[in-house]
Amino acid sequence: MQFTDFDPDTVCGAKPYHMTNFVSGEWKRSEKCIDVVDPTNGEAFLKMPNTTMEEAEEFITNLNSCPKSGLHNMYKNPEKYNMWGEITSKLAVELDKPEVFRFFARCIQRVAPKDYDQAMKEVMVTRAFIRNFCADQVRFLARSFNVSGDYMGQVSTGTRWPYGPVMVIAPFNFPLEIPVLQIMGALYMGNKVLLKCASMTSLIMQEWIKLMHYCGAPKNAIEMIHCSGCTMGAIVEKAQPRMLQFTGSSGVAEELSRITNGKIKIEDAGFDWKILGPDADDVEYKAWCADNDAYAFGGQKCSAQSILFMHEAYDKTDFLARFEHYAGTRSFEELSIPPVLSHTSADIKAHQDKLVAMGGKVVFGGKAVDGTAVPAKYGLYQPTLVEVPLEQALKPENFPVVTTEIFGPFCVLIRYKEGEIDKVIEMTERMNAHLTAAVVSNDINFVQYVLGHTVNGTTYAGARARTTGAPQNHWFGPAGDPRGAGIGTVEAIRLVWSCHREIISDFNIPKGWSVPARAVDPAKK
Ligand SMILES: NC(=O)c1ccc[n+]([C@@H]2O[C@H](COP(=O)([O-])OP(=O)(O)OC[C@H]3O[C@@H](n4cnc5c(N)ncnc54)[C@H](O)[C@@H]3O)[C@@H](O)[C@H]2O)c1
Repeated sequence: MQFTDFDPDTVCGAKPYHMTNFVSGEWKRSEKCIDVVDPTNGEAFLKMPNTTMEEAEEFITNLNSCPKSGLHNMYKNPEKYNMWGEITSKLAVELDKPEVFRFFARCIQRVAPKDYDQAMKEVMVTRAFIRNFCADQVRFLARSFNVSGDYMGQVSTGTRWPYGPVMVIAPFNFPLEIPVLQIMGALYMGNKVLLKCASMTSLIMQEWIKLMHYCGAPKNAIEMIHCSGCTMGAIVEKAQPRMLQFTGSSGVAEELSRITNGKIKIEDAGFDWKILGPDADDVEYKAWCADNDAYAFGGQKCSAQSILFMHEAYDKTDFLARFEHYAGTRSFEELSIPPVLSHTSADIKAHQDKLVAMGGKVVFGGKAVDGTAVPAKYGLYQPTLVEVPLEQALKPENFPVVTTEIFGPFCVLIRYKEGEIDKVIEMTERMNAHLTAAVVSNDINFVQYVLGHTVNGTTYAGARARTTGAPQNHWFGPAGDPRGAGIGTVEAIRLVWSCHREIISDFNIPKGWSVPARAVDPAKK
């Protein structure tokens, strides 16, 4: 690969790769580094800079050298909109090359193990997004609108304005797609970006930034730091970016919200629900879809189906048997049961035991997968479905446990009877995370009732509804929180990466102008 010396096919414990920060226009090592292990066998195959606060000063100074008016806007360096359009066109050409496409899919597989199908789809979505912003599309993205004024010479213009110095903090699970879609949006809108990705997977964006440079990206627009989460927290506190876009868990989101005084846009935890409605047909498709939503990439998607509400009509079908069948086709060998990077198998089992203790039962799965070299700090668990009775789940002492996000191949099943949909809706109302949801039914009255009483940001409706998939062509993000971010679309970029600035042009003082008379209260005349 011309733009890099990294080879995802040969890197291993015997031949580790040294990662570098990108700062002040150069790739630099830090004084200390930490080992990143291959999640499939525990070999220390990457050396990641463990950047200290002292070393981080350079990043903070560089970030804050960017004014609030950004690197470009419609009055300053407007040619940069074209420049980013050109760079994006070149990136699209590169991603069309099979070897570059595969390079990124393989890089993803090495640090966030998923089967090739899942890894390839991540690159596909990234490529489709890139294709959407070639040529003039970047300047169209930042388009303004005009409203005529009260008299000749006056026009108001609603512009999209950059924030200037901004940060992106990204999670491990979509190590290419999430940060690429966010940083490119930030750069298109004229911001200067400091990027930090999850330590386990930040290699991927290092490689992407090399590709950006190869395609002509200026070296002052984005810097990348590899460091621990807690060092990054201290950097955020010290640098006080004008805007921070965070994607990750809700606890960290709340902490960052506090230290940025709310200058944050959040994509946080997903506890995503799916409701199977009263029309229990097309069971084969729905069972296949349920397996995919719950267990693809081992359930490590923020959009994964965490809880499945099943109408009693499905009891007369073989839906659960077919769901179990599809889950049973998964294996560690093809990485369709991949290592779980944020829970151990013991953590998952402990959570399962709590559900069983409240009257739940394991429908399928429920055991760790043994006999592999996956390090003990990661989990490896069978695709698991645990049924909990609705009445138990609604109890205040049980509800928080039932609705805890397990970022692994773990799904809760709740059966409900005809006439009990309001109890299901009560559960969705009491949840804190409102990311994705699915109302699986072609009963229009049922679907509209559920849609009308719920809030999730990305909601799929209809017999073919899913919870995962999140392509670039529709909005993806939570609802019901003013800090909620979006990703992927024109609207998402405009909302997250620019603010509204109204410029009222008023150029024409008429000849012979005189001071207007002041109005007086007619009652006092
Ligand atoms: N809503 C979405 O679009 C979306 C997408 C993907 C993942 N997620 C969520 O992300 C979580 C899994 O990802 P994760 O394990 O990488 O999340 P995480 O919160 O542990 O880490 C996310 C990022 O924050 C950094 N970080 C951790 N502590 C920090 C601190 N104190 N200050 C600054 N940065 C800090 C991490 O290094 C990482 O880069 C799940 O909860 C999942 O639902 C949400």
